[in-house]
Amino acid sequence: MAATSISSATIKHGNEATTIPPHKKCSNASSAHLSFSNSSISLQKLSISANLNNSNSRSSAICSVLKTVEASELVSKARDLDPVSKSTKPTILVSEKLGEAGLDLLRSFGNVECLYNLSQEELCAKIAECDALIVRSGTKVTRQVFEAAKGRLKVVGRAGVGIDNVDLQAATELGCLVVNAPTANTIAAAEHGIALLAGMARNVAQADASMKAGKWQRNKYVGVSLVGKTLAVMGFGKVGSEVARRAKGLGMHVIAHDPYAPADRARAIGVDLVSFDQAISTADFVSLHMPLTPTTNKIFNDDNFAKMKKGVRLINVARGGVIDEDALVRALDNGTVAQAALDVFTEEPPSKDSKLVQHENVTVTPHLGASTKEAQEGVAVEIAEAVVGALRGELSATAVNAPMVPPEVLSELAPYVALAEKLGRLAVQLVAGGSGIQSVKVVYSSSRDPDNLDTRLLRAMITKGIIEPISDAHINLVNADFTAKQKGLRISEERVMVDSSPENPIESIQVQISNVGSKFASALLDNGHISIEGKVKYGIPHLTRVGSFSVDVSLEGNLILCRQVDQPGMIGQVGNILGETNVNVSFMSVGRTVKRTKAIMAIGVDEEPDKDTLKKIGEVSAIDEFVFLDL
Ligand SMILES: NC(=O)C1=CN([C@@H]2O[C@H](COP(=O)(O)OP(=O)(O)OC[C@H]3O[C@@H](n4cnc5c(N)ncnc54)[C@H](O)[C@@H]3O)[C@@H](O)[C@H]2O)C=CC1
Ligand SMILES: O=C(O)C(=O)COP(=O)(O)O
Repeated sequence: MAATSISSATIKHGNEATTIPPHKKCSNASSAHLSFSNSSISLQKLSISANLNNSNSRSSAICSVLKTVEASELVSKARDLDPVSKSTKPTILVSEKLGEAGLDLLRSFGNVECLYNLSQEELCAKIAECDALIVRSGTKVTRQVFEAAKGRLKVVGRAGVGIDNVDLQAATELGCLVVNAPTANTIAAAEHGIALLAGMARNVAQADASMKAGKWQRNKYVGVSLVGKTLAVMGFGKVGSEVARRAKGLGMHVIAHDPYAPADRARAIGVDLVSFDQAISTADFVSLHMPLTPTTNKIFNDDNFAKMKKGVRLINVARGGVIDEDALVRALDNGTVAQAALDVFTEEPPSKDSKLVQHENVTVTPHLGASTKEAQEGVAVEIAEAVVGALRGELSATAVNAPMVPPEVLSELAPYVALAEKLGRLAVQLVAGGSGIQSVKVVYSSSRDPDNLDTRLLRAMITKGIIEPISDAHINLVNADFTAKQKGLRISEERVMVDSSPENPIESIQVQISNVGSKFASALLDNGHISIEGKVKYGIPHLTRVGSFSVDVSLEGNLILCRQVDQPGMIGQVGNILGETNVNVSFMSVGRTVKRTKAIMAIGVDEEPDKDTLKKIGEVSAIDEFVFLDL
């Protein structure tokens, strides 16, 4: 039999726990049982958690608390982004020009390959060798690209704001994080908008071209003034509000339309928020700053041009797709729109014979909004930091398709993330074969106000724990909800207020699987649901309840659950069987409902027992049922 020793044991009376000092060590599992059953405290009144074979369990537990609160470790677990180990550098493909400062940062972390102007086929061929891809607006990251990555691509970084060139749905489904750099080019885009506004009003581009053609046409290029004119800013976000601020400085009257913008932000700049129709029908100048979405696609169309003031002037530094370009040509031809200044186009670059680009009342620039030296350096650093963070397993503050969890919440939830995943894994293994899981209920007991408890991370980890053992899906924080939905799994959450230390965000987590059979009938509650519950103790996840039986076992290694007659000698018998094949017992806990009736024994084992060993456990006459669980 393998020699095992108890280094510490926790004896629980109700809610109180006493640690047995090391001098009460036992030499093996059976003597562990004897030493407890012979002690003055009756074993039958106790739930025992004995940490076998670990001489420093308490201090290692505390170290582990400190270790687990490191946010990066948490998130790499939570998102399972497989952070690349220090010895293997990740490959980062940069498919469009990026500022040097960002490239330097990327090079200090991974192997950076700059390959520009790749065709879709070339990108698809290359992507399976890459851990990260960094793009600007010129690379279409389609579903085909995500599929071609074959699971290796962990993050797509968009060095800029607009992510309409990235198939977010495909990224989410395939568990690839998308991050952007939302702030560094705001001023550049706003300044370009103002440049186009002023340049268009005074025909700067046309006059320049005419002079270069040897002409001197002072009468032809008489412009219009800006002061006192009404500017409608369509999309009052970062760029829109900076444009508004600048236009106010030019003496313009500024109104804005944005269904989601807070009125107080507009008021603070002296801008009135108005309806779409009011904005376009009263403005002399209309400047577009909304994202391209299914709602905004071609929103400036024949109908809406018809509502505009005759002779309106249009500026677009947002996205070409928000304008129906054929309709704009018609509006320019019939004089509804006097002039347009466009930085962005539905197709980039537009065809050489584009009627819009060639129109004499249109001023164009080749998507230069973000192209200042300052913005490009800023964007490059912003995206490099986000991508490196993601590859390290950290959650990005600029994640586009995953919940953004603030760092302080991350570090607080760190120990509960591992608990959540293990409870999910454990619960699903208790389901009888052939039972389809449809409904899972998670109950968080906490003293916190529900609004003060962000459980998205935990829900994702429970989902991961439930789905991964029974499918080939690879779940992370990005795709957890999507995959659950796709598999018809409904996960509901409930909060129960308890009186506990407000320092602990969560007292316990209970996972219930409804309407399924169980391989281990004792895990079923009276209502027929499989139910297990866990807590974090000393930073380590513990299983504390199976069905209606209390247990107390650390969720490390593997677990054997047995239901047996509540009588002396059971721990020793099972311990001996395991010891015969050198299976090391790490923890044991016995729990029961009524004295001398039935009890549950939870045994943590470092190794997986072979079939014969499991069979022998099953043959112990006092054992009614047992199950081996892989954690
Ligand atoms: N030309 C260029 O080089 C650049 C273009 N952009 C584009 O400018 C646009 C704005 O960028 P940011 O201000 O940084 O983004 P943002 O997200 O800060 O602002 C966008 C605003 O549009 C609003 N919006 C959404 N749907 C709307 C609708 N149907 N009608 C009116 N408003 C709506 C949102 O509520 C938000 O306030 C984006 O399309 C971005 O891609 C940004 C930077 C450079
Ligand atoms: O940030 C944006 O949305 C932009 O449109 C800038 O595009 P770019 O990075 O210059 O291709």
